[in-house]
Amino acid sequence: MADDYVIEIDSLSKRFKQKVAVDAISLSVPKGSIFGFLGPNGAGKTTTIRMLLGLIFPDSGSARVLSREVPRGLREVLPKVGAMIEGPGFVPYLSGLQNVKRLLAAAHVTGAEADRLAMSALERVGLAKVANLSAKRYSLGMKQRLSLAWAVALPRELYILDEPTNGLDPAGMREVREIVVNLAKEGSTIFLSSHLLSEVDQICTDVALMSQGRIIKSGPMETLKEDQVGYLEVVVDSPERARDLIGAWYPDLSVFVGPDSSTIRLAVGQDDDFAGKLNYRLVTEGVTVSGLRFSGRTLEDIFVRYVGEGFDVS
Ligand SMILES: Nc1ncnc2c1ncn2[C@@H]1O[C@H](COP(=O)(O)OP(=O)(O)OP(=O)(O)O)[C@@H](O)[C@H]1O
Repeated sequence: MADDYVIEIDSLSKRFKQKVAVDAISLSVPKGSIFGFLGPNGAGKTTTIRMLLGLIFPDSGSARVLSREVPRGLREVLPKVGAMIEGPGFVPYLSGLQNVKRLLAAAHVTGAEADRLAMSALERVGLAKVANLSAKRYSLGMKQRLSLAWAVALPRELYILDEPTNGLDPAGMREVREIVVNLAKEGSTIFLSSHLLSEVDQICTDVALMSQGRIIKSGPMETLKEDQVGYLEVVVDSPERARDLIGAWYPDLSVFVGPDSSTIRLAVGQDDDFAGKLNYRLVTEGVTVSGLRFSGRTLEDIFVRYVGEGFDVS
């Protein structure tokens, strides 16, 4: 049903001269999800987001945001959407606090209420201590946080965040993840673009993987991961011998040495019982096992499976 989705994109395309940036993509973003819109730099994510927010017009196809056709219905849609997108247009000589209040004034929130909301947004993104410093003195990471404060200053049904972790250090990235999870807990939907798959792997409920203007795969994270064949990585002191032993014990199993010279990989899904038994058998044969872990079910693994290459610039 349409109301179950906050964004519905149908065959949306955009071309810049010879370059097809977005190539007839379709996707649906379920209400209440943390939706990861993922792909390497240049995949077409920002172009898609710009179309959703009415900043550029599609060449063909259609998009609905909060059940309204865009760009036609944007006037009703935009007040319900918190957006963070490149080039937010801060006034550099105003403080962080004044910048957020400026945005709130545009949404007709002024006075004490604006002070309260702006400070709470700055606190949320970790900028409370520099609230009165002019934005031109902010570092790249602080500017990124300020854009996020801007996006989350008012409670919204939907947040569209374009690469919110860009320019942040690992601690900053973790904080952004927490902010996103909390917004979702409060009942909003978050549509989040990123080229850092491992960064969002942990928090997204749904994903679309984009490459060279196309959606390669989309759906609930659980389904995508269930479809993915996993493997068991075993770190040993004598990989060649371990490989031969395992080959003799389990002739039907694919066994590889790698990715480094002391690791062997077995094409098996998560099976703790199997891992325990294998560990015991190897140790009994005098092979030292210093690590055992299941892998192959990360978003990067899924991307590589469908695109057949690493996660490089498109
Ligand atoms: N205004 C424009 N004029 C010409 N080409 C453009 C324009 N905007 C985007 N492109 C091109 O369209 C393609 C998709 O770009 P887009 O910015 O949407 O990718 P992205 O997935 O958001 O990547 P990034 O994370 O690097 O922003 C790229 O090849 C880009 O160079």
